[in-house]
Amino acid sequence: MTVQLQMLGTGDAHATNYYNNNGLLLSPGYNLMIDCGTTAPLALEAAGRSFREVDAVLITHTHSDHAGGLPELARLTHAGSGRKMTLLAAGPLLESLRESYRKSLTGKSASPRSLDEAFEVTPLEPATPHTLSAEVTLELISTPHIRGKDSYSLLLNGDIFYSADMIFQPEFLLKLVRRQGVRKIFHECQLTGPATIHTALSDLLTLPQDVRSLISLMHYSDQKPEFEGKTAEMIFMEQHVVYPL
Ligand SMILES: Nc1ccn([C@@H]2O[C@@H]3COP(=O)(O)O[C@H]3[C@H]2O)c(=O)n1
Ligand SMILES: [Zn+2]
Ligand SMILES: [Zn+2]
Repeated sequence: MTVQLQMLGTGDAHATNYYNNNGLLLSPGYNLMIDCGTTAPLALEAAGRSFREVDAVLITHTHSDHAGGLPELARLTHAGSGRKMTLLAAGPLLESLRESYRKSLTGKSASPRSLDEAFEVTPLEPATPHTLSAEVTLELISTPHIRGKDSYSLLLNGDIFYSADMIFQPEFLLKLVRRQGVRKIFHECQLTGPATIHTALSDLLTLPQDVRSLISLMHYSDQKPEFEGKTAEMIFMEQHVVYPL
C-alpha cells in the first residue's frame, strides 16, 4: 500500500524550533491534513507542499496548535482556488470550531464569513471506520486529554494508531497491539516533568519492548536534541521527512 506520512511539524504548542504537530497523510489521489495548527499554512510551504495538494483536513481537537490555522487555510483556499476543502471532525467539535472561526474574522477581511462557507464541513461518527479514499480508512477514537474537552485519536487503515494529545493509556496501547494488530504507533510525547494532560516520555518507556518498538514520537518540545539516544526503541519523527506506512 502506497500510503505515506509527512509531518508538517513535530513540535508541541510552545516549540519554537518545530512547527505545530500536524501531519499530511499522502496517498495516490488523496491527501489528508491531520490537524491544522496556527503554523500549518507556513509549515506546508516549508515542507514544499501547497494547500492545493490537500483534499481534506481533519481536526483531532480544538487547541490552537491543532486547529488555529483553519482561518488562514480557508483564506488561502478561497483566494487561491475558490474551492471548498473538506473539513472532517467529530460532531462534538464542530460548535467550538465554528465559534473560533467566527471570532477570528476581522471586519475588512475577504475571508469566507463562516466555517461552513469556508469548508465542506463533514461530521464523522466516532468509533466507526470511514472510507475516505481507495487507500485510506479512518476511525476516530475518543481519548482523554483535558477534562470536558473532546479529543479524538486516529486509527488509520485499521492497523496504524496516531495519537491526538492524550493522557497515557497503557492498557489501551497494549490492547491495540496485542488484540487489534496495530503495527505502528505515532504518539505524542512530553519530554520533561510529570504529564497531566499529555503522555510523558517516562510513561512510554514503561511499556513492554515489543510495544515500544512500534512507537514513533511526535509533539515534542525544543529540548528534543537532549533526548536523542534516551528513548530506547522509540524513534523521534522528524518534521518534513516522508515516512512510508
Ligand atoms: N502554560 C501553558 C500550558 C498549556 N497551554 C495550552 O494547553 C494546551 C494543552 O494541549 P496542547 O494541544 O499541547 O496545547 C496546549 C496549549 O494550548 C498553554 O497555553 N499554556
Ligand atoms: Zn497539542
Ligand atoms: Zn491539546
